[in-house]
Amino acid sequence: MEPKKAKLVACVGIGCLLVLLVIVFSRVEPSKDFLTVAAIGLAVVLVITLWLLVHYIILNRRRTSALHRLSNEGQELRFQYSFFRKVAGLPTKFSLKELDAATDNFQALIGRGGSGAVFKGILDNGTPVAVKRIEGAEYGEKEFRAEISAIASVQHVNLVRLLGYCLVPGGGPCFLVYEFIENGSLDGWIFSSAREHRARRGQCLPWPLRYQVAIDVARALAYLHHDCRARVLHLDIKPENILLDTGFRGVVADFGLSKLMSRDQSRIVASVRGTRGYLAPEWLLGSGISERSDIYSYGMVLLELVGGRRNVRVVDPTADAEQRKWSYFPKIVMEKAREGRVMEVVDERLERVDERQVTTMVNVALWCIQEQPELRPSMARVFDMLEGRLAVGAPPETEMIVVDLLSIMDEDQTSAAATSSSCSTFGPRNEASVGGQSEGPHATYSSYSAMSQLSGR
Ligand SMILES: Nc1ncnc2c1ncn2[C@@H]1O[C@H](COP(=O)(O)OP(=O)(O)OP(=O)(O)O)[C@@H](O)[C@H]1O
Repeated sequence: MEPKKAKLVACVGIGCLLVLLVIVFSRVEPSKDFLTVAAIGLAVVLVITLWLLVHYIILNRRRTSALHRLSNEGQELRFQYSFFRKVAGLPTKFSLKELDAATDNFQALIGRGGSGAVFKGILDNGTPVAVKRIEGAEYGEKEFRAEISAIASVQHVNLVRLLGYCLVPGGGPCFLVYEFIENGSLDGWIFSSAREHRARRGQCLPWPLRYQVAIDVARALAYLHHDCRARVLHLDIKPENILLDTGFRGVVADFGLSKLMSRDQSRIVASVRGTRGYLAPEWLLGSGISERSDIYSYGMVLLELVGGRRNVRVVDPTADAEQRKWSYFPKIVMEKAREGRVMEVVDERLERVDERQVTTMVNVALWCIQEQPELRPSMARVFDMLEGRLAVGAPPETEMIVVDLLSIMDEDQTSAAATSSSCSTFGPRNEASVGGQSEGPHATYSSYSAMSQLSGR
């Protein structure tokens, strides 16, 4: 019997007992028979009531101890769960209040990207963090989930750690909480046009650190491509997404556009994503992408590390849009490398540059930016080449259809040329690359010739 029912029956029993007693004592002279019946009745009611009371007490005690045990087990489970989350490095769910407190009401802006603003903060336990507030409508829940699931499943010293996230119910903003990487992004250390670069009075990253960063990023990408259960494609490798820690080691960040690819797939079809200037030709040709598309973007970054300049730059910023000429650094590098004058493309601000390393880095970059994805070396090979364990042969001539020049054309032209796929993050992110100084005329192309080269394929 349930404790509630037992309690009810016990109350009814006690009530009957009281009624019987009232009847007995209200009689002036009760007969002997009446007294006998009343005594038996009283005894029966008393026994039943006592039995029910005892039953109730026992049941209640059992229920209390069961509840206690369950709550203990729950606590234990919760403890184990949070312990395993910590051990596995899974991100924590933060409340908006906690993030408000950590960032002092989103005061210290570190930077701004296509998807939102990044603020510095300090968690309760003293950990410095970078909190990314996602604002862009095109960075939807899908990208948010992609970033969390891709980065939560990978752990590497050269990949930024996602410490937590926050989703505000009712369609409010969402936040990603990363470990804070002290020295900001690579662009601020190599491009003189970057705001951060000017802020640190033109200090630029010395050659040995540039070479080290190239190795760090190669190691991180090799891990993503080869050592994870499902292959992780980053799909937005560029200097803005390479952060430098206190020791100026490279840390790859921003997994908002990443995709998982199973080991038995050789390529996948996806809508155009990534950043102008770093997009592999296969994106625009619609032939499917793979980890080789990351390798192309990586090659582009290597060239920018060597030259300390953007790969695509306007030669005559004052000319009309239609007359404007562009300088395409990869083409310049390829020609100089062929002539054996590779040192001429090195960032002029650099001192004590190791020529052997420059040659290696340039050759690796030229292999990585081959138009045919199959010709590009795997990231594991790239890593070995940079570390000197594998010889780098002379890269083959590549036609270098200047797909990147499409990036400097206006949005409408671009989307018309680049298949009908949606270009969610194909926004004007690289405008900083436009408006630099002149290069030699041999490396200039008009945007129209680039267009015709591409469409001629
Ligand atoms: N974990 C971090 N630690 C320190 N600084 C960071 C961190 N994450 C981002 N930043 C800074 O904030 C800037 C903006 O980052 P964010 O990832 O939003 O933009 P992005 O990569 O430039 O653009 P997009 O998101 O469009 O690719 C970075 O360039 C970097 O300087």
